Amino acid sequence: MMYAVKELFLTLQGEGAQTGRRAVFLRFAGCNLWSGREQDRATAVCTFCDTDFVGTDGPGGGKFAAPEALADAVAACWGETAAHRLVVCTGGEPLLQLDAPLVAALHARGFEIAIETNGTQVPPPGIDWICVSPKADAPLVLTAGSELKLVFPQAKAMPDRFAHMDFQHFFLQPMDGPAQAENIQAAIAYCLAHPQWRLSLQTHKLTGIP
Ligand SMILES: C[S@@+](CC[C@H](N)C(=O)[O-])C[C@H]1O[C@@H](n2cnc3c(N)ncnc32)[C@H](O)[C@@H]1O
Ligand SMILES: Nc1nc2[nH]cc(C(=O)O)c2c(=O)[nH]1
Ligand code: SF4
Ligand SMILES: [Mg+2]
Repeated sequence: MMYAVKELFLTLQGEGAQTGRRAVFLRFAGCNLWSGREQDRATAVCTFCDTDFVGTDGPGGGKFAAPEALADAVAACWGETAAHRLVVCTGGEPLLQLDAPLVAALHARGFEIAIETNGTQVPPPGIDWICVSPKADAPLVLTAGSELKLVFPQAKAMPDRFAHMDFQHFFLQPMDGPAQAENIQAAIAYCLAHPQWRLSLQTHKLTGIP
């Protein structure tokens, strides 16, 4: 397996239940719900993406020919500390590339492995933290995990469709974009009326870290 990585960086997890935790972000290139080209955005399944995941030209990005080489790059990005190692695999859609050999290579270097996924692909076994973020009417195959983090509001994916699923945490994350201020207010109102759901703000954007 050749891995195409957009970027690799050290930061704090900005979203969800692990907010504030030191993590290496491994951003894979490519997604199954949008090409990443602006001219295709309006006709994509997922139309509100806030991320550039095209190509392998970001900081720490590149093509990695073997799982050991990519896991070594993740470990180098983390640094020497042995404890509390966390890698967040994201993208793009990480489950188009994350496979069992890479899971094993990351575990061998002491990492807890988290993913941010749109929930349309079956994961390899052994991932430690699964965050599913459903998109519009894209068919969901991952209906259990650690947290469900729904970008809100989405006309074709309102919270009641997911509330019965098998997740430890349920978050609404206001959609960033031109209507962000209204979306934050709408998410607050929803959480006040539906206590199963908590608010997830994108704290890295508030603080200006990556
Ligand atoms: C860029 S996605 C990559 C991972 C995966 N493809 C997914 O969609 O979950 C990372 C996270 O950012 C969220 N996200 C993307 N665009 C957003 C936006 N405009 N506002 C708020 N959250 C957004 C996604 O829902 C997901 O939870
Ligand atoms: N700090 C920080 N936290 C994040 N949590 C999820 C992110 C993502 O793009 O998947 C992200 C990101 O891009 N930066
Ligand atoms: S599924 Fe994730 S990576 Fe793909 S376009 Fe949507 S938010 Fe972006
Ligand atoms: Mg992001």
